[in-house]
Amino acid sequence: MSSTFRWICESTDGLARAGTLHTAHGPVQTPTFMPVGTAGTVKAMTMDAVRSTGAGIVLGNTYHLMLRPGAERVKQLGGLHKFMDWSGPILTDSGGFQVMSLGALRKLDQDGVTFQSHIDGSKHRLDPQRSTDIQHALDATITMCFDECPALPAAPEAIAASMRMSMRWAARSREAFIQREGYGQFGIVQGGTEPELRAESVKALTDIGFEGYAIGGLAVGEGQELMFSTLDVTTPLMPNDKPRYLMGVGTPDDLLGSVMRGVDMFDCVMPTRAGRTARAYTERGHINLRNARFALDARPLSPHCDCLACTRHSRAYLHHLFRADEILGPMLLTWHNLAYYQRLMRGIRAAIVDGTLSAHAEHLRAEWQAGDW
Ligand SMILES: Cc1cccc2c(=O)nc(N)[nH]c12
Ligand SMILES: [Zn+2]
Repeated sequence: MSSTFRWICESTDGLARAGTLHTAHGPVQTPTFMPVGTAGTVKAMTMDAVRSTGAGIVLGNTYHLMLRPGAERVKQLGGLHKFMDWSGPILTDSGGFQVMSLGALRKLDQDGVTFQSHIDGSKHRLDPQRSTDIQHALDATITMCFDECPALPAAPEAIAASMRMSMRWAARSREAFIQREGYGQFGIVQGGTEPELRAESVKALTDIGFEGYAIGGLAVGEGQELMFSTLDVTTPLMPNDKPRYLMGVGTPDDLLGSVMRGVDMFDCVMPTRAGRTARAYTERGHINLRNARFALDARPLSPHCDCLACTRHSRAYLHHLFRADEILGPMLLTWHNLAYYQRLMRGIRAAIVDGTLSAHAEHLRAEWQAGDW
């Protein structure tokens, strides 16, 4: 059986797609949510716990891993899969976004970015070649192009200049990419919320040719309405037979609306970050477990969940753990939130296969609106 990197579409419902992404590290059903494993760990989770949630693919970060422990060291230790005990596919982001978003002391030029580590102030350089080399050293299943994600709001000419620089960097990233059976590289569409710039960026990337295409430059404070309207003019221009990955998104409602606009892959720190800050996601929206109303609430977080927090513990116990600042609190709640996100994606996928996504979407939104049990 060929292990060529490819995405097979199995069902559609409107613009939504259900498919399977085949990679050197196994298949992943889409739509899929990728837990963020920034520095080689999905924070507060063992990889057995991540596997138990049904996650198929996880994310790593070039920026964090190049600074600590260092990409060459990870390579020497057998690559990121072995290092973090995850045999499934790993997608690594290319680092430029993290340099900007971490506000590291940096100097951007037309060829790349020079910055100081937020850890020890040491000087580093990232450009398309270096970023691609690092992702190769990490043995990433999916390598992301080195790009710039401009801060919004910004003048259209600034967005245009940034996008065109990212397209030049995409070409250099592709040249630096070492083709291997079952491995892929994704281009990243930029262009802010400007339809013409998004179209220009899609064309530039498809002219180069990638195994998949990401939509970057969103989830940077533009708001859901502008994000959705940008997707409306972007996904229809993207190749139908390649996976589409919306970077950094999002809430459960963002995921639903984006799948319905033709997106297949997602990553977001929301469920894991929320797990550390006592915010629990459930079928009825979200709740903050530090709230005193949970002190005597003996019910599980969600009656629909098979995670450890829901099958073995009560809301009152989780409330206690967060009030007592116990490490087990973030562990259990991260586990629950990731289990919820995976259950949400499985339910959406099943509805696409059944051709009932519109009704399922109405049901999900009504439940989120209904408020906690
Ligand atoms: C992680 C992430 C979120 C949001 C946007 C982006 C982006 O535009 N480019 C990259 N490389 N990563 C992003
Ligand atoms: Zn749970």
